[in-house]
Amino acid sequence: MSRKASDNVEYTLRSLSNLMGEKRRRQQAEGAAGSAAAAAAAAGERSLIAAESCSSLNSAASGAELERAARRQFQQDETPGFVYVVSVFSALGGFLFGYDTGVVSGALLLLKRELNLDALWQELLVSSTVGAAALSALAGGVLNGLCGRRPCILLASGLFTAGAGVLAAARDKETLLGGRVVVGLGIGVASMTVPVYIAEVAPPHLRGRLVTINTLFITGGQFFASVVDGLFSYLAKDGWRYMLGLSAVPAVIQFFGFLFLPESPRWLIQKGQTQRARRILSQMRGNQAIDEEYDSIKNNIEEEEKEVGAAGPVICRMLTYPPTRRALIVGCGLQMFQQLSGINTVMYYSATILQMSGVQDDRLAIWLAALTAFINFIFTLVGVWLVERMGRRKLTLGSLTGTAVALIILASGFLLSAQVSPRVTLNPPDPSHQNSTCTKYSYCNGCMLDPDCGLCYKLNKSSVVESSCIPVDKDSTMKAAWGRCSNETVFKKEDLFWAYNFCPTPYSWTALLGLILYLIFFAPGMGPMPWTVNSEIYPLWARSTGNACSSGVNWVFNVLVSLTFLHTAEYLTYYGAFFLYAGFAGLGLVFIYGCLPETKGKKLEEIESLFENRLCTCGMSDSDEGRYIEYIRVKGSNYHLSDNDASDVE
Ligand SMILES: O[C@H]1[C@H](O)[C@@H](O)[C@H](O)[C@@H](O)[C@H]1O
Repeated sequence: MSRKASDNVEYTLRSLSNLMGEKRRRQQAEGAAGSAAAAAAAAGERSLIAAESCSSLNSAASGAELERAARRQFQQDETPGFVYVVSVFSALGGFLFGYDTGVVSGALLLLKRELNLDALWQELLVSSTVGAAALSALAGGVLNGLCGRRPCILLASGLFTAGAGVLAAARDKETLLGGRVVVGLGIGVASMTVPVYIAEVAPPHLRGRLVTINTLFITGGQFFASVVDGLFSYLAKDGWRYMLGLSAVPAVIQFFGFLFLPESPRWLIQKGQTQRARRILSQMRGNQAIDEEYDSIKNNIEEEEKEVGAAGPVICRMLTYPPTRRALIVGCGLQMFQQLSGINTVMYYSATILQMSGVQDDRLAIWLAALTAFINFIFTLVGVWLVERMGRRKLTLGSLTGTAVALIILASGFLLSAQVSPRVTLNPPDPSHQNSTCTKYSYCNGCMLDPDCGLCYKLNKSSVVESSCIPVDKDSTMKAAWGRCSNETVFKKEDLFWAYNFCPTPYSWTALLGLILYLIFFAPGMGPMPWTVNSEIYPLWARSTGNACSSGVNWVFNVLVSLTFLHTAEYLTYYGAFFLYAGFAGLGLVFIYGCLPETKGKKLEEIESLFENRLCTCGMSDSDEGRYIEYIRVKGSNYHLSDNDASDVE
């Protein structure tokens, strides 16, 4: 069992005096019942505490007001701009994670023509990055523990810069593959280090918000990538070099910025570099006294070492010590359910979903995909705003519920469009005599599910006429390989339409509605919370390893879901695949409801105690939500403001 948090969190708060001052003013103004307490308050610090203990005699409303006032004062005092600067520089790692995973789809459109890439190579260029990220996230745990957070962030920005250089200068597909692997290695290290670093330097009341900014930067990077893709798609020759090379700019900025930024004070204390740690901590806390926080971290490390020991690999110690084992299950579970809810498939297929709803122009589809990324970004900002208001638990539960409903609507859109799938009425002979499978489908639904075919049709008012199932062009899914729909400019003039991956039906808007709702619900909660929660639920000795494992799980499920989507859609159809994701989201809800405790406002050193109960009851841990707790040192012992018993105060 770990020590009760109150034993080591000792705060002599200046804001306490402010709180008492405000209380006194109130009491004078009211000139009423609290006069005994007011007199005591005038008598010095000891009586201040006694007066505070009387606060429970006053109305709950006035108590809450006082707490809020003290909290405001405390927070103003506590947050110097330096913490924001450090967080933003670290979050550039998130930006690069988003940019490099997002930009590749646009780059591939140009690359496959210029370098003649077949489907396997395209697949390799996408998955090699994600696969490398999974491996380096796991390795990043060891590096973080041994070398510290700062060298890992420097390493990640170095890898991002090198990868961008290699990609921009590549002459063949093998070099491109090498560059994508290097970038992936950077993404993995950054994805596990940055949230940990921010959580360790942030003050408790801002931790959730600052770590969530990292995910805001991820989605910002994805949005920026989609705009860059849109802009450079007009540059048929070498446009991809700019797309892939541009990420060097934020990477270099981060690298040089971090040469001047400090190591995490918590890591330094753990390594015994206490003088440096104190200096950095006071830099981070501005005009606040840091003694209590410093002592608290140090005591906690010593205590943990006594309890868990320091021998053997960290992962074994984590698995054999129940609180960290539970935290690990919760952290990995959150990351797994984030990916199983299908975010990356939904984003990737957003262009198709938009085309389903009637967007025929391919350039417009690219820009509308940028709009999708923008919605994801803006609603992550909502998450930054909500995380310290609602708390992590409520935000995640609300977000996942909405995500599940949106997935059901999205799936129903595909289901309806499959059920009223138009008939194939024309079967023109194949001029290339290649005997394609496309001729065997008599309904659009079968044709749509075959990745090699698409539907070429005309519209008579709103009904589909003269429809044929034709092989898709190997270079562009926007046109057919031959026949009426093979030349985009011509077929658009003739009022012909080409549907790849979808069937034109009057219900297509349902899928669009599902897509928008999905992003609105997913982005503020399920997008950022798995990263935020993981950065805070492990004790210091287990933090790098815990984050390495959970980030690894995120990347492994990212690859699994993306790689299996097309096969899942082939076996279960599109609506089946989205219903499946809705099912996973439902399971995720049960898991999170039972297991995820509230960590809002707690000091990192207190959070371990939330995992002391059985796993499925951790979600019900006493979260002290809505209560403001501070500890003050009174003649060497601790005093809890919310306790009414003042008898141990001398
Ligand atoms: O939290 C992020 C974010 O939601 C991104 O949009 C998504 O692409 C990532 O996979 C996820 O980890």
